[in-house]
Amino acid sequence: MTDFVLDQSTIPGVVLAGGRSSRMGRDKAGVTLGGRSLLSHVLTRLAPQTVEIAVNADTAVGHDLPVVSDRIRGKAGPMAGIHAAMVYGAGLPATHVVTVSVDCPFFPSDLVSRLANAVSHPEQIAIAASEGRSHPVFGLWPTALAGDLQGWVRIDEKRRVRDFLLRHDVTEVPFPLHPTRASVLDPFFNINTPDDLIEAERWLEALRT
Ligand SMILES: Nc1nc2c(ncn2[C@@H]2O[C@H](COP(=O)(O)OP(=O)(O)OP(=O)(O)O)[C@@H](O)[C@H]2O)c(=O)[nH]1
Ligand SMILES: [Mg+2]
Repeated sequence: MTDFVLDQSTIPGVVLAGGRSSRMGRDKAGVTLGGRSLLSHVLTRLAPQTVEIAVNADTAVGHDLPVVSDRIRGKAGPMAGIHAAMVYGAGLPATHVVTVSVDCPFFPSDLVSRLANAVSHPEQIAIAASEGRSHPVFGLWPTALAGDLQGWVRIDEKRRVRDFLLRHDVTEVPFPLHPTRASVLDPFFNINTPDDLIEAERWLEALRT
């Protein structure tokens, strides 16, 4: 048993949209699914779950949202975006920040509450998982880890999210598959390529009742 309770109503969110979108060939945030941008889909899911939202990107994204750019230079990968999210959260100030990926429009509507309920002490990281696979860009991060992350990026050339997690206490939170009219959808289905976008259109249709 633990006495630590994280108040979900204090948690800000950051949409990670700072990658190169090289497999898609154009910025994934602006790619259209069901007539709306992927960023718009993700914001609709995240807004009811968080107290404030920022977008991690290189340039303005519209939607009247603050943009937090990477402080770690050179497109260092998702950990650079997670670092920017931690710094943003720390500045609000908030003790924790949640991150989601812009290319994942069907993520769970109880993501933040389930991650927040899973942490048992203030320094613990919570990461989403489905079908036995973890999805470390969907995480709840103590903002106090920003300094450790910045130092790690300097010494770890590969900068894999999984390697950063090995340095810390992490709890994985499994999420169920989502039944649809067609078949069961992994809520962390993510869109990397034009073919994935076609598949996402089919899932969107299957989710409509
Ligand atoms: N800030 C930041 N975010 C990144 C970086 N690389 C990837 N991401 C984000 O991490 C998440 C997962 O990355 P990917 O699915 O590989 O997306 P991507 O790197 O834009 O796409 P590819 O170029 O096709 O690999 C996405 O939300 C990306 O926006 C980076 O260098 N900086
Ligand atoms: Mg990538």
